[in-house]
Order: sequence, then structure tokens, then C-alpha cells
Amino acid sequence: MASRGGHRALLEVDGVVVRFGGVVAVNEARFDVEAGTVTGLIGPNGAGKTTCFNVISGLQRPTSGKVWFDGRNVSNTPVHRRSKMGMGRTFQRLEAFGSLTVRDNVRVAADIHSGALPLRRRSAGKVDIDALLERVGIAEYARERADSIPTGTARLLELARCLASQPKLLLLDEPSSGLDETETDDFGDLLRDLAAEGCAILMVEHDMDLVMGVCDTIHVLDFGSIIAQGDPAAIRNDPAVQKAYLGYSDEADEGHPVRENHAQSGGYPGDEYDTSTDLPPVEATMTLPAVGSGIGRGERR
Ligand SMILES: Nc1ncnc2c1ncn2[C@@H]1O[C@H](COP(=O)(O)OP(=O)(O)OP(=O)(O)O)[C@@H](O)[C@H]1O
Repeated sequence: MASRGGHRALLEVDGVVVRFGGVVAVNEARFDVEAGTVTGLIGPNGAGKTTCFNVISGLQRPTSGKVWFDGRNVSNTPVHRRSKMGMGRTFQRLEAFGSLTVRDNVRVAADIHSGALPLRRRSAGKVDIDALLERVGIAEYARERADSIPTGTARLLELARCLASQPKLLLLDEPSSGLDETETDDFGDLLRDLAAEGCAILMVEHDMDLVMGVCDTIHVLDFGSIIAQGDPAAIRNDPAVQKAYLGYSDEADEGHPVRENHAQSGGYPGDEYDTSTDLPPVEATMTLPAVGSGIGRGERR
């Protein structure tokens, strides 16, 4: 966390609370995201991940607490200014302009960003659109209309549009949904490459193979509170995390299931289990991929 006068992480979520009436969606969340790393923000459905993302990107004002970005308190900074400072975000909902080609969508995103830069920085901010499409793996769709491409490709287009603004911090909300196994593997490699180039990546993601395979650090939210923080090995073995995802409390261990809302969320680790049943099978705890197994080793759904 922030040290006064010393090192500050690129992003710091500093005791953020968000209340919606009686619901505490985020409860004193506190975590950092360092430049050059991939960080996962995970948790059962309704845990507060999207609300946290909204606070970081400026769509949601926190009830209390602060967000620091690049050494500045941005808690009251509007979305467009945060974007100009180097925050890029993708959304669960796809946002591309359907009637434009894939290439033009990325061009527009690059132009908007470049237009927002001071004149002296515009040429430095110029993006090679074709190289970017190539890098993200959608060059073959460059001339297709965005509303005619497969969902996985549209997801990658979102990423390309975001990268066109050359962000220092990339906020990715469910980036792998709609990607097939090969696309997800390539996507994981791309995230590692971006981090190696110095980008900070924070992602909300339900695909545990991907999360465990690419993240340096993972923060786990449950009912708005951070219940565990650490590397994939620590998170995988953390009893509180297992409990949160299984939907059992201590009482439940004695045969009284509680927190059905989470148990039915289906996101983790039992992506394979039938979410129409009340609780996932206990074996679901065993479906977490081994840390270091890489991604896409056949366990993915
Ligand atoms: N605008 C809102 N008004 C009232 N309650 C809200 C609002 N937004 C979110 N909530 C509540 O806050 C809690 C956290 O929701 P949030 O969407 O942040 O969770 P999440 O972890 O992103 O869930 P999911 O994985 O399903 O997207 C939930 O109980 C949700 O119902």
C-alpha cells in the first residue's frame, strides 16, 4: 500500500467503500496494482468487482476512501481525465460501433485519444493500427463491419480499441468471455507481453485457468470485502477463498447451506457444474488448475 513519501504503486485503491442504500457493495477495499504486472480481481457474483472497477475508472463515486493513480488522488477526477492520464478500460458489454469496420473502430479510438493529447505529444502518441490489429490477432477481420464479426473477435476488438489509447493501466472486465480456448491462450500471452512492456493490468475474470496462469497477484472480494490477497498458489490454497466460492459457512459445514446467491453464481471454481442446482458439488474445489500449469491445458470449459 501507499507509503508516505516513498514508493507508490501505479494504482492504489485506498479503503474504498461504496454503499447503495442498505447494500455495502464495496467495504474498505484496499489493494495496489503495480506497473509491469497482471493483477486479478476475482470473487463470486455480486461480490463487488464491477463496482470496484467503476470506482477506479470514475464511473462510480465512492462513499468513502480514495483512488490514487500515478501518484495523484483521482477520487474526484472525471472519467475522461482519468482516461487521458492513462487508464484504459474494457466493459463486459461490447462497445464497438457496429457499422464501422474493425480497422475504423480502432482508428476512431486512436484518434479520440490522440485528439485529447496536447499538440506536442500527438506524433509520439501515433498508433500503428495495422500492427495493433496484428498483435491482438484480428488483422484478418480489419475490413469487416464490427457487427458482423464473431463474439470472441469483438472482444479482442474491444481490447485493441483500448490499447489504441496506449494506457498505463488496463482495466479488463471479463475479457475472455466469448473467446475460444486458442484465443484465450493467445490472449494470456498478450497480457504477459503487455505487462513485460510495463503496462499494469487489472482484470476481473471468471476463467480460473486464465487467472491462475497469467496473474502475478490476485485479490479476492467477497461481499464487498477483500478476503484474500496473494499469488496464484496462495489464493488457490486459501480456505477462505474456497469457502466463498463453495457458498458454505461454518454452519454449512454442519449441513446448513447459506449464501445461496454466491453458490449459484457458477463462476468459480465449478464453471463446469450445473448452476441450476443449489450448491456445487464438493469436487468443484478440485477443479482449480494447478498453479504453474499454464493456461489452456485441457481443463478449460
Ligand atoms: N447501482 C446499484 N444499485 C444498487 N445496488 C447495486 C448497484 N450496483 C451494484 N449493486 C449491488 O452491489 C453488489 C455488488 O455488485 P457488483 O456488480 O459490483 O458485483 P460483481 O462482483 O461485479 O458481480 P458479477 O460477477 O455478477 O458482475 C451486489 O449486491 C449488487 O446487487
